[in-house]
Amino acid sequence: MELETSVYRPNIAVYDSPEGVEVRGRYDQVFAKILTRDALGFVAELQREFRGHVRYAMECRREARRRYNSGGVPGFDPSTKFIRDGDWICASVPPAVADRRVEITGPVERKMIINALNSGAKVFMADFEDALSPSWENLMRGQVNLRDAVDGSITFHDKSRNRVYKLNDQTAKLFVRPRGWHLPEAHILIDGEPATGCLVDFGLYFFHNFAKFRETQGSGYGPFFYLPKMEHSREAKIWNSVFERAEKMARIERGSIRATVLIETLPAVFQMNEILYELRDHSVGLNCGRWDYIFSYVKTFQSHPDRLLPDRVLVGMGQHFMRSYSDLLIRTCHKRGVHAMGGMAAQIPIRDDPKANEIALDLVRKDKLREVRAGHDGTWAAHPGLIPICNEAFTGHMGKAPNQIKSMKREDASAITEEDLLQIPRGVRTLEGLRLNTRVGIQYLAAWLTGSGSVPLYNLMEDAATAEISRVQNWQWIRYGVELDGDGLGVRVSKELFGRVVEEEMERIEREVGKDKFKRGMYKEASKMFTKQCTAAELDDFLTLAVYNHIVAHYPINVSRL
Ligand SMILES: CC(=O)SCCNC(=O)CCNC(=O)[C@H](O)C(C)(C)COP(=O)(O)OP(=O)(O)OC[C@H]1O[C@@H](n2cnc3c(N)ncnc32)[C@H](O)[C@@H]1OP(=O)(O)O
Ligand SMILES: O=CC(=O)O
Ligand SMILES: [Mg+2]
Repeated sequence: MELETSVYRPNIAVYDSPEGVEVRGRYDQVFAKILTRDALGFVAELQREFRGHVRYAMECRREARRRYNSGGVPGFDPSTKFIRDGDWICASVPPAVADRRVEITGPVERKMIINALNSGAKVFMADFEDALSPSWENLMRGQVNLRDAVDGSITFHDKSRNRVYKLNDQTAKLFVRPRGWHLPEAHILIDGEPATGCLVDFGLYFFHNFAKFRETQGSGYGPFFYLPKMEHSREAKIWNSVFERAEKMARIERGSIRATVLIETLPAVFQMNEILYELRDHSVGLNCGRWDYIFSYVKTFQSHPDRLLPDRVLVGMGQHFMRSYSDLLIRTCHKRGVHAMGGMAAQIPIRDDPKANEIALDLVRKDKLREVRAGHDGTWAAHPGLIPICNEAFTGHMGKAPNQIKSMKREDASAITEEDLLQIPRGVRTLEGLRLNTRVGIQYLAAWLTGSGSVPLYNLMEDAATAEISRVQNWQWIRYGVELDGDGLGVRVSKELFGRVVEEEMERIEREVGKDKFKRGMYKEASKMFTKQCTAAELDDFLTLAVYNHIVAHYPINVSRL
């Protein structure tokens, strides 16, 4: 089935919403098949049951931040030692997803979904999060696309190339990543307040797809999810309760829904056992969300000038704190009987430069070999062109075994300490580092404001997580007047220096993208927003939350600013 959305005509129709639910997003008869009265009713039930818990969890995050900003550091919680020391294991891995050696990720865009499902990867993680700009159009089309993907009818006609896309007989298993707990959905009001974004993503997807998914993809299990950006096991506990509520509504067995949690915040690395414990009936492992993890390191230590990061390009998995995190994650998952998934190498294929392409692919190969040798059960690929390399590394090492859960216990990693996990990364800071952060941050934001949540920039994949690193690192360097010690000139970062860098990088961006695209795009707006965030007195928690109001479009009242 081709996706057709109708042209907007104000006041012709409204969504059939239950009591207390108001849909402010554009009406579309295709979207209306997703936003049915019953589906909205389910989302409203979730919102009403869990909003208090979510509010409390977000307040706890703020409280923790106040602690870190007053000199505290995250660590293992003595009150949950019994969980870390206990002998429990998670429910067994569903056979349908025992082998996850290569997982491709991408936004919930129609052609990408078909390409990803056909890519030869074992799993496709369809992303409402880092890789998606959460405009109403993107979110609702994403829901329509996923419904068509699950029922097998999805097609796409690329008219410019006269190419029709449809699903192969064999496809990857689908995991869906809803947004993080912190993001609202301003187009759906429940009892007068914006809904919680992830409950909308989860609720609508689950409501429309659970039955078909279990029949065709999950062999009786599912649907499957990835859960992002959690900071504490109390947030995992909410997800567990949401899953139980959904299973009850669907009248399916408890433990049917399965999720992999991304460990991508610094506080969460000290909570890995606790997170698995809360989700033990619904878990299929943890994943190293390395980009958000780096972002979180800077954010957590925003008021610790003794813990500054070097240039972004120097913060790789070879740094002691990153390696310790990956090793402890493998140890924790395998002790509890679930997958320890690796992360994303940022390199993507470079079509017009074979030599540069070979270097990029070699970096990916090394990263994947490191992961499989360490004991990871699978990894992420950002692009179909990387799947053969990921496969080669994992199959070369694991052979036919579906995973390494039993064979790579990594008991040695039990010795990893708080100091290992917090060790300050080594490396220098340079003006080029500041420039690159600025150039990438502005271009990413310009793309996000115009609807693209993941983009290729300078031959790397950039998404919300990588852009966050650029933003918070600039903020911290400006805030502490950091010396750019890699340049040998003794230059210190200041607002004035940053202002000049922004001007020069904007000129460079204009040269690179061309005058026309520069004029049509939102580069100037993005530059203003990025500059404001990098120079703010207080660090905003999330880039995408701070600028969210710019992509909110309320109908029929036109474009709204929250
Ligand atoms: C930190 C994290 O959270 S990582 C997870 C979130 N991030 C992501 O998921 C990023 C996913 N990757 C992407 O979005 C893309 O690969 C980008 C934006 C980086 C590059 O995209 P493009 O510039 O379109 O790549 P390119 O032109 O080389 O694409 C070639 C083909 O591969 C397809 N393709 C590229 N990436 C993907 C993908 N991730 N999934 C499916 N298909 C893909 C394109 O659709 C295109 O298909 P076509 O030949 O049928 O037209
Ligand atoms: O979501 C993944 C990450 O690296 O961030
Ligand atoms: Mg992430």
